[in-house]
Amino acid sequence: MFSSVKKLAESSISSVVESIPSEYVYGKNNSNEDSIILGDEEAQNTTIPTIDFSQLISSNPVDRSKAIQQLGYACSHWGFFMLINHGVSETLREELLRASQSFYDLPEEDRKQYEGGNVLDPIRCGTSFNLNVEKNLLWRDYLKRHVHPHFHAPSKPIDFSTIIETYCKKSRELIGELLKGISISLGQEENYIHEVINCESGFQICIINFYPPCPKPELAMGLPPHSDHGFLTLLLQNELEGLQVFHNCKWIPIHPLPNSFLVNTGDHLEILTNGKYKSNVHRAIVNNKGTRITIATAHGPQLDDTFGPATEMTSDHNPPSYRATKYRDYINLQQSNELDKKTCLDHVRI
Ligand SMILES: O=C(O)CCC(=O)C(=O)O
Ligand SMILES: [Fe+2]
Repeated sequence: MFSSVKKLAESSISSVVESIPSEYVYGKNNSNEDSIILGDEEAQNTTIPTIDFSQLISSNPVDRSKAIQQLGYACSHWGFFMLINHGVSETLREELLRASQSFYDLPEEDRKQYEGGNVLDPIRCGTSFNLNVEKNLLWRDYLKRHVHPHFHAPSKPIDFSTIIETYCKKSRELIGELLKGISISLGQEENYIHEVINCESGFQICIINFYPPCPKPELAMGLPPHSDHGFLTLLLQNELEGLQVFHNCKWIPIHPLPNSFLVNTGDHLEILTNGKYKSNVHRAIVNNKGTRITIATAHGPQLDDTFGPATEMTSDHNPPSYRATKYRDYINLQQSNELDKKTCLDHVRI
């Protein structure tokens, strides 16, 4: 078996035979409702919620309140939005994508030390999602690193660590502001979520997904339908598309605006709000044009916090719908099983 799908994609198996090994054929779990994909025209007519970050932090109360209203709508109806005018420079974004590519171009022995191990190791790379439990393999390699409150990065390539650290800090700032807007949209004061979750020392993980070109993209899957474990995930991608979000029983292909971020709600926002803002189900499909790289930063509570619905989000008429769980245990559960829609959240549902 290949230790990375990059290696497989570069080998003669895929380029000459123009097929993929049977273990990469993704067929199961495709129920009828999953297979409805909006065509290009229909998808273009679907308005993806877009949040203008500059308005969200505007000193003009009318602009800010409009942006907060849009944010609340995006969280309650989609669990997904595009973020524009966020202030992260194009240069940083390009450096990050270039450095990510360089990591995957390193000789195998430089990456080997981070392979295998436990699901909560601070630096971990590999292929697919979890080789110990998967029956089908995904067309995806990954590098996962814990970046906050403790920062971990591979020593190579040079500069990688500095670029990622700069980016992850920016990403925390953006998420911090989004959580303020979300707090207000929930009818609370702006620092409400920050205080409930102890935002400054929350856990942040950075995942670099690498999807090489696939000779039979319609047969393979990059990442199957899933929700993310944290509060919010910020996603940046190179020029190749592949993200689809599940909305109103249909898969919507996302065509991000240039230099935008994609943001989705995670299971812990659903838990915190007692189901008011549900986590979004999404997946990543692959293509035969080129390598797609995405960088996801997921933001959650502290690893050792035990977390359930916030008191203000529940009442006698709206009792807690989720059991309080230690975040570390929740991630462990999700990462130790096959990635499958919202099955992890189902474990804590009351
Ligand atoms: O690569 C993508 O488009 C999605 C990535 C993702 O969903 C994840 O890393 O959790
Ligand atoms: Fe995800």
